[in-house]
Parts: sequence; C-alpha cells; structure tokens
Amino acid sequence: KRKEDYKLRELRIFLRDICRKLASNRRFYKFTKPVDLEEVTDYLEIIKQPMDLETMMTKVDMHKYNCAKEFLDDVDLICANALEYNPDKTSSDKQIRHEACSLRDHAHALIDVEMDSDFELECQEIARRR
Ligand SMILES: Cc1noc(C)c1-c1cc(NS(=O)(=O)c2ccccc2)cc(C(=O)O)c1
Repeated sequence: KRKEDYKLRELRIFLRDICRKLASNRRFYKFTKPVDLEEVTDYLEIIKQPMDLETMMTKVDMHKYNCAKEFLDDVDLICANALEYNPDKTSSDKQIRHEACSLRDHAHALIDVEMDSDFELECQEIARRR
C-alpha cells in the first residue's frame, strides 16, 4: 500500500467518528436518513441532490471522501437542501432551518477542533491528485 493510502484510512476513521457524533445528536434526527419520498412527495421536484448523514457514512466506507473539505461540502448540502425546501415563515419551517444551520456549524466546529490542519492540507493535496 502507498503511504497516502494510510493517510486516507486515518481520514476515514476520523470522518466515521464525526458522522456518528452528528447522527447521535437528537437535534439532527431529521437529517439522519434520506427524506422519505413517500412522505414528502414533491421533494425531488425542488431538491436535485438529496443528502443525509446515513448516505454520508456509506460514502466514507466507499472511499468517496479524500479530505475533510469534501465531507463538509456534503454537510453544507444537507443544510442548503433543508433551507431551500423549508423557506416559509411557519414555526415548523423555522425550526428545521434552525436545526440545519446548527448541524452545519456543529460539523465545521468538530472538524476544526479535532482535525490537525496540516493533515487536512495533506489530504487536500491527495484529493487534488486523484
Ligand atoms: C429533512 C427534511 N428536509 O425537508 C423536510 C420536509 C424534511 C423532513 C422529513 C421528515 N420525514 S422523513 O420521513 O423524511 C424523515 C424522518 C426521520 C428522519 C429523516 C427523515 C420529517 C420532517 C419533520 O419535520 O418531521 C422533515
């Protein structure tokens, strides 16, 4: 195995831990699974690229993320989708938008606190080469 494969394995272990922490926080329950298209029947008319935390965990296992930035881009996508699909002044729309912004900020904060910035820069170098 190449040296960079060991770095990517360390990245996967780290991202699984971040994903588990986010998915186990009750505030983020609505983002843990794909939006149920039987329940939310017009969802795909509005949201062209659905994303959720369970899908992200699967993407980690399938080596789809080569750096933390790519992982955070998918968290930002979960948040952007929720803001786009739930834009109204109703309390339920306001609540899910608040939960979505909280998910995004928690994910970025977890990465900033727990991730060595030089390690992320090395991973971004690997991502650029692939
Ligand atoms: C996410 C999301 N984005 O737009 C909307 C609208 C939601 C969303 C989706 C669901 N129902 S769901 O079956 O798709 C589901 C349940 C549990 C975990 C993940 C998804 C419920 C709610 C709610 O407010 O209760 C909100």
